[in-house]
Amino acid sequence: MKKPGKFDRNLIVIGAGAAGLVSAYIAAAVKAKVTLIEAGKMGGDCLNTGCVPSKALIMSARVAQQIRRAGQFGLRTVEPNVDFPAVMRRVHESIARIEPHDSVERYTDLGVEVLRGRAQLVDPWTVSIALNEGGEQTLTARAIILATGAEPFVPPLPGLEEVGYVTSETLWDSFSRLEEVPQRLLVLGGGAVGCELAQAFARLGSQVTLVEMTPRLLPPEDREASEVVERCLREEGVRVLVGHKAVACELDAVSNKRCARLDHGTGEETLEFDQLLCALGRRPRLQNYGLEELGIVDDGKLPTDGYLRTRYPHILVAGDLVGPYQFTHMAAHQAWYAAVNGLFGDIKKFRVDYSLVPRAVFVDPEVASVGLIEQDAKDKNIPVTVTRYGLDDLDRAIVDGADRGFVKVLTVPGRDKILGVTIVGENAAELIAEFILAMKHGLGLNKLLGTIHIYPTMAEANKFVAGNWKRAHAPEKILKWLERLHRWRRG
Ligand SMILES: Cc1cc2nc3c(=O)[nH]c(=O)nc-3n(C[C@H](O)[C@H](O)[C@H](O)COP(=O)(O)OP(=O)(O)OC[C@H]3O[C@@H](n4cnc5c(N)ncnc54)[C@H](O)[C@@H]3O)c2cc1C
Ligand SMILES: NC(=O)c1ccc[n+]([C@@H]2O[C@H](COP(=O)([O-])OP(=O)(O)OC[C@H]3O[C@@H](n4cnc5c(N)ncnc54)[C@H](O)[C@@H]3O)[C@@H](O)[C@H]2O)c1
Repeated sequence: MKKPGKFDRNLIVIGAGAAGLVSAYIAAAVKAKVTLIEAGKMGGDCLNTGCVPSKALIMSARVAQQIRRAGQFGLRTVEPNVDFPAVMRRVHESIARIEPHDSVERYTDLGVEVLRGRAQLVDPWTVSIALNEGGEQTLTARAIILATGAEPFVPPLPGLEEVGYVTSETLWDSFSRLEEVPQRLLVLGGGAVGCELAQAFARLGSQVTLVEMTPRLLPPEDREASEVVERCLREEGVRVLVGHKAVACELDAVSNKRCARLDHGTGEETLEFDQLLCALGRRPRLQNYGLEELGIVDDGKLPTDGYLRTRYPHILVAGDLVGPYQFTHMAAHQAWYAAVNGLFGDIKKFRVDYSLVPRAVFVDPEVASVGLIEQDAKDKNIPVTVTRYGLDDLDRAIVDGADRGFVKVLTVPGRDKILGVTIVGENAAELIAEFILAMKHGLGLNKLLGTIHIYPTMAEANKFVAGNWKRAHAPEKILKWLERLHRWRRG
């Protein structure tokens, strides 16, 4: 394994999802000779099986729900007439419209060489590509970025293969073949995928049961946010079973009935379903392309340093493959570090900044957060002041019938320094942008309060939570003194 004296490329990027596309783009922008290799579809999970199809489906479901809610706005209520094949066609049309953003043509124009095929690391500097159109190509590179993503985790549940299931990867094609929305849908996993899709399918007419083994939905989120989501899902007819763990599945060969067995601590419940969605997390793609053979993956682990370098400093990683956050915007964030450290790390390298990672779960109402969560502050004994503003008080939320949710801000006690924000509400993922910017640039709640917000908007909630904080931190001594001054001036 001698390091070559000369290389074919400055950089080879394996995987053309969010992480790989952005890495290759950055390398081309600084005039490196870069090859991007993709075995499957350009755009990876986000475009083809993740963010894009799920948000398109959520939009159809939202419209169905608006129709159902018409009575609340003085219109005659009707039950939406869901044309499920048309809904799924719209999902695929949305993907098709966005596809050009991630296409071979676009990246070729940007100066990236794109090869369609399966990459395999032969030695630390050499990649062989089994080309999709046939044949093989071998290239050496001075740096390599692994951006091969993750895939749905399917647990070894007895009977699961026999009953059949879909995952976020197979659902979009599999359900496109259905004439009607699945009648009884069982969703395993109450994380982001499970909650978003459970609500969407319930709104489109499925009888949905959502099963989560921990005591609450969306375990990493604010506890009160989980409660709001659970309440809203129940109100919309989703059967939510928290504290229930799927332990086995059964197929009755005679009646063709499919069941899941759920353990709830004190016993088991058996549940019948027509379709089963496995949404139990995503695990990194580590196997069958040379990582184990080179010792990059050791005992199923992929050790990296703060610069996204593997045990070979010129082989770097980005995106879902490495985590710890599996978001498209995180993949893009890491891609910058991987590309810059890969190309210039011997001159100057940059440690990845994980200090401010925003996220959102696109249930309705949305849950968006950035920085510290109240529960984490308690668990880690971090002292915080919690300030809250309920959307049931906000003029725009009331007129729009969007008054469910809250804005919660955690600050350093006695100081105007924001540590974390959770927003639950319509368009929370948009509303939180103001706080992300404020936190990034060290602006406190006083600055937010001193900023004019348009009336009547949902964004006023950000100002009003700052107002609540200000009132709670009013300078009592000065106010007492002013009261005396005014009394004296009245004579
Ligand atoms: C249902 C769902 C909804 C989601 N919604 C959101 C959301 O709203 N917002 C958000 O931020 N995130 C969301 N995500 C997460 C987001 O999709 C991922 O975090 C993101 O796509 C990860 O990008 P990546 O580049 O790391 O990996 P991927 O997109 O998985 O790309 C990896 C690519 O590598 C290719 N590959 C693998 N091995 C090889 C090989 N040996 N040779 C060549 N190519 C190879 C694969 O074919 C794949 O295209 C969602 C995920 C799911 C499942
Ligand atoms: N809006 C977004 O940004 C978005 C949307 C979807 C997915 N994603 C990303 O995709 C990744 C995967 O999402 P996910 O929801 O599949 O995974 P997840 O890890 O977030 O949730 C899986 C859930 O399944 C539960 N679980 C595990 N085994 C179980 C069992 N046997 N029975 C019942 N429950 C069980 C876990 O407790 C967990 O809450 C996440 O990390 C997320 O970052 C992001």
